[in-house]
Amino acid sequence: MQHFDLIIIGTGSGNSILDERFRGRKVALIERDKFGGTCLNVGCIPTKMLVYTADVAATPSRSSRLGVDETLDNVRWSDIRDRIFADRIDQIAAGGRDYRLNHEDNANVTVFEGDARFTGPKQLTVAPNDGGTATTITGDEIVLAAGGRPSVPDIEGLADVDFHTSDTVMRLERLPASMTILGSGFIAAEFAHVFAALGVAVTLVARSGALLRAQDAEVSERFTEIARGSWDVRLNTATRKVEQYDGGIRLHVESPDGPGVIESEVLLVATGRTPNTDQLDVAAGGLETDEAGLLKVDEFQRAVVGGTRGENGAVAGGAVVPGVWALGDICSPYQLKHVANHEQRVVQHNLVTPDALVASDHRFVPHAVFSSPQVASVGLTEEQARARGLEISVARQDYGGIAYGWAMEDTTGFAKLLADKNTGMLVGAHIIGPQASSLLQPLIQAMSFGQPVKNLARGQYWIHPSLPELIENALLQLDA
Ligand SMILES: Cc1cc2nc3c(=O)[nH]c(=O)nc-3n(C[C@H](O)[C@H](O)[C@H](O)COP(=O)(O)OP(=O)(O)OC[C@H]3O[C@@H](n4cnc5c(N)ncnc54)[C@H](O)[C@@H]3O)c2cc1C
Ligand SMILES: NC(=O)c1ccc[n+]([C@@H]2O[C@H](COP(=O)([O-])OP(=O)(O)OC[C@H]3O[C@@H](n4cnc5c(N)ncnc54)[C@H](O)[C@@H]3O)[C@@H](O)[C@H]2O)c1
Repeated sequence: MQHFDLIIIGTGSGNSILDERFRGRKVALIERDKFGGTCLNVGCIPTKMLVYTADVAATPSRSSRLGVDETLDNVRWSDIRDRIFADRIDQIAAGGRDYRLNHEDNANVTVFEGDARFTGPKQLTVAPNDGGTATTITGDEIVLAAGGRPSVPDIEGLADVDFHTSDTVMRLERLPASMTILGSGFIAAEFAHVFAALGVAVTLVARSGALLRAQDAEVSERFTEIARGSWDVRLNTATRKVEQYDGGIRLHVESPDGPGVIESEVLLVATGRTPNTDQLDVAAGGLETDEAGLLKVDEFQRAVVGGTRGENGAVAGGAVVPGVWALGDICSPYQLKHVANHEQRVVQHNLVTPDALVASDHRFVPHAVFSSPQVASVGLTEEQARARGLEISVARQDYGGIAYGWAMEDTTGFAKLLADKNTGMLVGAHIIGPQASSLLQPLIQAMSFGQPVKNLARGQYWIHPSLPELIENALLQLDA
């Protein structure tokens, strides 16, 4: 049995822990798939490369309102796919692997390419990808950075058909004529835009009456309205049975209109993600998960047993499991790359500086949905702020009310800001429309650094006539 000072499971954000400060330690790095994890290989980066391409492909459909008539002549799917994967992503993943396996910087690092699972406290068995003999290893410290995977709902017949998830749909051999997307969250919204813009007839099947339901209600409502004008959106629709037929996949659904059938060439299942704690058998390692399967960690990213999850995402009141740490999707309810990276830096610091632990900062975690339109958000929704009994001022500024919005002829986008009247501080910001993710950043900054609304609005210049005037005008409406 080999013993290590440090074992890291997963090469997503976990791979960034190892720098020169770890050169004196004997390290095991375990990965069962491609180096770089979800974000690089099947997540943020390839999807956003596709979204940008889709934005360009969608331009002709929007240009005539400006008096410019354009046409989309052709979409070369295999060129798009290969530009993203063969020319970029796969090379970065291979480079990352080669660096850890062969570079002198990593002489202290043993890479295990295989599937790890706990066989005891601080003890793991790794079944190698090449089918060879499993190795058992132990470590003084273990970092779980093993992420999650697409969850597949228990629907009759689904397991027997050739459905896709976000792991596979970006590498399709050819563009299908039609695609059904099951789900109405982040992944469904982004891929509906991507494939519809590239010419695929997209049907989106949502269980509830709105898309992006976790957003502020006004944003979700506006997004749903716009989506219904762009894609075939089936709301309040339950999927009862799935089957393969000659032309593709058939869904038997039930909606307020009664039972029905949806047929398409390709089915994409986008119904959330499951943390990989079960596959790692964390219980055998003496570790505990919550009801969602997330590993329990405290604010310092230390594994704990017992305790309860607080509003900041960390578990309070648990007993620390010494030497076991976790970061990212395996323990984080946020499931976002910038959160995984933040937690990675916290774990890295705490491994190097055990006498001066730092806590993760989950106060103002933003997110963006890169669909059409974009949605970006930080802090509380109006519903959450009111439920907390906060005395809030609410501002709503349309893109159509600022000069750059006139230039864009935007008629649907808006920014909605919420401020606490008692503190003068922003408590939430929600934007739906072009460049929402970029427009949100100064508001994240203001909230993170405690800058009051009044100071933010009038303590600086706002470039005229730029898109950020959307934010300036919204701030000026706030009574806080
Ligand atoms: C389609 C899609 C789009 C996304 N877009 C965005 C976005 O735009 N912005 C954003 O912030 N977030 C986005 N995310 C979320 C983001 O990708 C994740 O939050 C982030 O990648 C999590 O990083 P991680 O290091 O925790 O886990 P991962 O990156 O998943 O890394 C875990 C690694 O552990 C390995 N592993 C797992 N189990 C084992 C085992 N038993 N043995 C050995 N190895 C194992 C896996 O192979 C994997 O390489 C997206 C996700 C998806 C699916
Ligand atoms: N831009 C980004 O930051 C980005 C992009 C993609 C994914 N992600 C991350 O990945 C995570 C997973 O994305 P996602 O879209 O799969 O999850 P999600 O939680 O955003 O949405 C899941 C959707 O599936 C639906 N659903 C669940 N079970 C169902 C069932 N049995 N039948 C029909 N519908 C069902 C839910 O109602 C919901 O609409 C997100 O939570 C997000 O954190 C982030």
